[in-house]
Amino acid sequence: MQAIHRLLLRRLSHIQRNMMSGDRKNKKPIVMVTGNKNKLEEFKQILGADFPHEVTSQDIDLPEYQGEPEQIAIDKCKLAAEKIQGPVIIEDTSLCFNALGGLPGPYIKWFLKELGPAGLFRLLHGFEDKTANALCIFAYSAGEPNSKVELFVGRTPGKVVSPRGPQNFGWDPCFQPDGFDQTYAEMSKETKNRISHRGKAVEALKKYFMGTK
Ligand SMILES: O=c1[nH]c(=O)c2ncn([C@@H]3O[C@H](COP(=O)(O)OP(=O)(O)OP(=O)(O)O)[C@@H](O)[C@H]3O)c2[nH]1
Ligand SMILES: [Mg+2]
Repeated sequence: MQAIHRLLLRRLSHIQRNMMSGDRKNKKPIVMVTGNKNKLEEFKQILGADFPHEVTSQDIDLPEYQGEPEQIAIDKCKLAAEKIQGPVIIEDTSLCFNALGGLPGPYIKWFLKELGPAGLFRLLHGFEDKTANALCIFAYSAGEPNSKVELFVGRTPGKVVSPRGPQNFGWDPCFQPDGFDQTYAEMSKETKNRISHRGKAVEALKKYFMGTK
């Protein structure tokens, strides 16, 4: 009896595996459109190997839109889908300082470029409140002109500190997430990905594609 059971289970998982690889072959790959190699690397690490779609990437410099983060992600995703003519994922990241009413928010790229992590910390000189939120929004479109854009949001609260740790990714050295005494830059990639704004947003995206939303 147990032997039949085991045989049936083996057959079932074989059929499942074939269906999965069939799925992967029949579907167009989803293209992650980003000009930021650090983002792409983290995205791939968090996505893992069991994602049920083939995901490729293209380095296209999409415009930096203005407005609310959700609307920016929608506009960016629609433009990416138009350029790729197929399924796409994009991501937009904000760093929101509570003392500044949420700014720089989606404009953090330009603030970082001009001020660097040390300058971002100095921006809050004179404010007692150093708290901030790292916000990541992934947007997916199936790539048809009228496809609905799906959003996946991740937010990690923390505070802005004087930079500590390697300077190889953006504002990582000056953001210390709540509950940790290390900055994003000081912690291991595994720890950052587990608790980060991006980690949470990718987990939401994975749930959607794995059908357990
Ligand atoms: O220390 C960091 N840790 C992170 O986890 C992180 N994620 C994004 N960023 C930076 O924040 C700005 C977002 O702007 P952004 O979303 O428009 O990205 P981008 O223009 O670099 O790429 P993309 O828009 O082509 O995808 C850019 O300066 C990014 O380098 C991060 N910095
Ligand atoms: Mg950008």
